[in-house]
Amino acid sequence: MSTMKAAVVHTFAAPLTIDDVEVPTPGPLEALVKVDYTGVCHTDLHAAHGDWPVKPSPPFVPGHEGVGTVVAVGDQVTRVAVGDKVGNAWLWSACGECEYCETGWETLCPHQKNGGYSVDGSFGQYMLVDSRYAPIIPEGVEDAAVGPILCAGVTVYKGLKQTDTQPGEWVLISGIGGLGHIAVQYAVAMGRRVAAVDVDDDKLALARKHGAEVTVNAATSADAAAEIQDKTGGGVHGALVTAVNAHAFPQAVGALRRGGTVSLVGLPPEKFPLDIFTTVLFGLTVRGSIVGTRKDMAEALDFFARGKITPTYTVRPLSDINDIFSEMEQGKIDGRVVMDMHS
Ligand SMILES: NC(=O)c1ccc[n+]([C@@H]2O[C@H](COP(=O)([O-])OP(=O)(O)OC[C@H]3O[C@@H](n4cnc5c(N)ncnc54)[C@H](O)[C@@H]3O)[C@@H](O)[C@H]2O)c1
Ligand SMILES: CCCCCCO
Ligand SMILES: [Zn+2]
Ligand SMILES: [Zn+2]
Repeated sequence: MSTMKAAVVHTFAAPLTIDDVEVPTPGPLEALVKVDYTGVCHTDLHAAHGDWPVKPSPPFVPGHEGVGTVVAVGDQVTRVAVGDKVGNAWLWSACGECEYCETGWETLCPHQKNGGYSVDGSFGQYMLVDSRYAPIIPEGVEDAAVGPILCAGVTVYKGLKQTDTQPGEWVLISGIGGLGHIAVQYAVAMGRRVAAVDVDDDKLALARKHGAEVTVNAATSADAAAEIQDKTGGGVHGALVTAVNAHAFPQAVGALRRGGTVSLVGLPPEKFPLDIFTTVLFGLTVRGSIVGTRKDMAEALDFFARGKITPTYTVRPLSDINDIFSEMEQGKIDGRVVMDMHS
């Protein structure tokens, strides 16, 4: 039996331990991947804390922004081969047969498996992927930089498409963290004008660096929604909320222009009030958006491979995971942390 190092959640909200665990064996349609790098998503922190109603089952290995090389495949695998560079993703697999899978909405499949949540993820030196769903990494890209595209990138790319906005229109990006700083770049690359809101001036500086024309600090503004309305000549046509605080959600709705759409992506485990009268009177749309399909992933990776998206990231060792989670919880991480799995 060969073993590998992995960061394992044994108990919710307790430190992860770096364990020696067995290298898994791929099933008929699976591939075994030697992991080089993995992004750390705030979802991994939610998972490790057991924040959401549907919880993972400890012990488990988080991580769904992993990138590595296929080292073994099951006997029915056709889509990937030994030596290929692939990733894992939140959408680890789906059934392929339900009404959602059959209509281009595999992200809504009730039978889906989720990387680093219902199946072990990329916080280990090896991981299994379903060969039919694993993102195929484009040739020639930086291995450490592409991980954040596998969740943050595809999620905000899809979330922006779900705002129903057009080139030249205003979109608000709420929360300029791992997802949000990449969302600013996709929005600019998609021809939108960007307003950004966060509670941290360093994050807002990052938004401006990546092309935001308007930035508002929700912690110091007297009324962030009104300020955004004023600075965008009547409100934003669309909003993408990636913030991890429930106060950001009604604030984004309040920043919308009449007829606007807010795409909800951030997942603080709370509820938020929705004003019925103004939602109806102004014809607003409030829409949830979850990661992206394999097609969305290919499109998001193409933007990255063509140099339109430059994640801001810091490379750190797997052994730093508990410090990384603590810093993430305090909002102290600029961009994305990517863990080097060779150490
Ligand atoms: N829907 C999906 O498919 C999907 C995919 C990936 C991540 N997520 C969720 O998105 C959220 C963000 O993930 P991340 O990795 O970018 O997290 P992150 O910790 O990197 O960034 C969160 C950002 O929110 C900001 N913030 C906190 N309070 C705020 C407020 N009141 N107003 C505006 N900004 C505020 C923080 O300053 C930080 O910049 C998490 O809840 C994660 O689970 C959802
Ligand atoms: C419901 C949880 C969605 C998490 C997406 C990957 O970060
Ligand atoms: Zn994620
Ligand atoms: Zn399905």
